[in-house]
Amino acid sequence: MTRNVLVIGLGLIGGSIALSCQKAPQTKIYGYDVLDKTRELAATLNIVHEVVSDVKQAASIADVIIFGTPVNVTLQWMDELKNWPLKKDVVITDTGSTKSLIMEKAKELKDIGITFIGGHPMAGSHKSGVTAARQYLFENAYYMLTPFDDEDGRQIIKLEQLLKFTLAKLVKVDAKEHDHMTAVVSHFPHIVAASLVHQLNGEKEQYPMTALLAAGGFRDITRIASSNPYIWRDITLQNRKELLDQLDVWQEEMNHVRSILENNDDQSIENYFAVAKNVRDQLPISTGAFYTTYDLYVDIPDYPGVISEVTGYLAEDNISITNIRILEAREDIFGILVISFQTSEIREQAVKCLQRRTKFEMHIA
Ligand SMILES: NC(=O)c1ccc[n+]([C@@H]2O[C@H](COP(=O)([O-])OP(=O)(O)OC[C@H]3O[C@@H](n4cnc5c(N)ncnc54)[C@H](O)[C@@H]3O)[C@@H](O)[C@H]2O)c1
Ligand SMILES: O=C(O)C(=O)CC1(C(=O)O)C=CC(O)C=C1
Repeated sequence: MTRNVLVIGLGLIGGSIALSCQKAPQTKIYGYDVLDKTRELAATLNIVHEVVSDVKQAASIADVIIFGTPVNVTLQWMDELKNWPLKKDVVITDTGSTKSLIMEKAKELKDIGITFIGGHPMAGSHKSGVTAARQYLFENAYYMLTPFDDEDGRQIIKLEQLLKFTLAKLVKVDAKEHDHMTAVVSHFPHIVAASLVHQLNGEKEQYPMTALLAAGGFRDITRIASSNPYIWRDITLQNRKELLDQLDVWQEEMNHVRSILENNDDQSIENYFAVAKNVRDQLPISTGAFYTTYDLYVDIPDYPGVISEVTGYLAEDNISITNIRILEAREDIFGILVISFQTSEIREQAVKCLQRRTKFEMHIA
């Protein structure tokens, strides 16, 4: 019997889950997104088996529904689907970065007999949208589920049997504990990254050269400041209380740093870095298959051999690529070749190399 899965929200996370769940046997993946352009791209890129525009109709035949939407949008959909004609034993889940408010709303669904099991894969990217979706995004990452304590075990197994195709490590956690832990390792760091960028921006009048000097260190610690602001607005608002607590902890930490600096306390300063290095070096940071890549979009004309021409030029300059794919390849229009590099410096070399040898238009997403 075919299992029907509906993914609502086909961006980075929804699209990636859809791609990995396509590997599940006898499973048909339907996908819906509010944006026409995203639905079109999802169809072109085969993100799902079938893109739908009537979400309610697709939900009525779904065995599993997965939300890949911003967390506040998910709350709205959860309200709306209370009135939908759903299958009796449908399992609904989400992928949102926050869980307490979502699970509070899930109680309302539970009261009318609808199963909702919260979900959150701990892998992602600062990139967003359907074109950033990757089949192996969640491989080896932790994927947290927040079922109610008295949830029907068969419903949990049904969801796990689908999500195992993400190749993630599925773990069950309490929703409140989830929000505390993710505030520490994910949400608060996003605020810190954004604040460092604001701090740099404050320099631009008096010391405009500062930005030019931002090298590996600044880039590494602020990568996540390039994330989608709408997604992070909703996460921050939903996890506001935990974030306010983290802000207190951080301010206390900064007061400590201030005092050892003011006291010129060389031993304490060295210790401060030594302890952090020791803890950081031993962190069991989960290794997803997704690493940061730097993409270059090259508009290529439609003639045979054009791809090997591009890769040939790069090879001649000894520039290695980590991935290559064609985004759009319809007759009579330019195709877009997306070439990924491991660092922005290598991508810069590639731009110069191709500018020297071709007239192709290029841009960086
Ligand atoms: N970005 C990450 O690293 C990451 C990691 C884990 C979990 N998450 C969570 O995953 C969810 C999706 O985030 P993302 O990074 O994929 O964002 P994204 O912007 O890439 O994708 C969100 C998608 O939802 C669609 N959408 C917005 N409103 C909609 C609506 N009303 N109906 C249907 N579709 C709608 C958007 O058009 C977009 O395609 C969020 O809840 C986020 O907290 C994000
Ligand atoms: O790697 C990134 O860019 C991410 O921000 C991924 C990240 C995180 O590690 O904070 C972001 C949000 C999540 O809900 C899970 C993972």
